[in-house]
Amino acid sequence: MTFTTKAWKTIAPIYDDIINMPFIKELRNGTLPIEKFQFYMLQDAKYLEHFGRVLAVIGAKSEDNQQAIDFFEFGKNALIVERALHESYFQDFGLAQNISIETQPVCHHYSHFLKSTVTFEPIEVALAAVLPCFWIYKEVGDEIIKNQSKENNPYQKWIDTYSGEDFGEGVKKAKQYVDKIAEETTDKIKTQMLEAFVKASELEFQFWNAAYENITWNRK
Ligand SMILES: Cc1ncc(C[n+]2csc(CCO)c2C)c(N)n1
Repeated sequence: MTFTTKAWKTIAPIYDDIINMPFIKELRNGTLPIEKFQFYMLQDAKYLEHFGRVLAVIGAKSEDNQQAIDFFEFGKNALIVERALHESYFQDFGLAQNISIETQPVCHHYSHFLKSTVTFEPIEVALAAVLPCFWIYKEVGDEIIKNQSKENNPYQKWIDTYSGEDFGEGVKKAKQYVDKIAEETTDKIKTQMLEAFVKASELEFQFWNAAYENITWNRK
């Protein structure tokens, strides 16, 4: 069994919870309260600043030049394509472009988990840690498109970004790199890869949940 097949089987219960969580259900039918989406967008803008750099470091550490090029490209896209999405959403939803955003606990943890993994763990583990960001978004995008119940969904742009062909191609490449590197590594590192994959998947759930439940540093 390939690493990615095993990894997806392992996170099946997490993915199931994601698909059934209120944030995703309400995003799909367009009823998600705007302030919850704003929380998500603002935190995601922060997350992407970190994530783009994490992908670039994976590129820098890649032995294979094509892998390096692809990860530089993913990193660049994280910063450029996603910024365009954010800018248009900031406009659509009346958010100021230049407000300073405080990174809230889940986004803080997820961003720094990825940064420390790419810095202190073997590259195999870092590759596995970033894969859920691609893969879960692709699956969620596709699932929403399949089961969409409302026309004129205010969140349509978001949905289209993650169910599009271009994005699908990137996800396929990322999965192939992870499977190739898993085949060439030790069992010990494969175990660490799986742990990182599961943790990142868990954090994808928590990221949306934090937006829905308004989880902040506020101590009250
Ligand atoms: C918390 C969080 N996780 C994943 C993504 C999705 N995503 C962001 S950048 C990128 C790859 C770009 O080349 C992908 C798939 C997100 N937006 N926010």
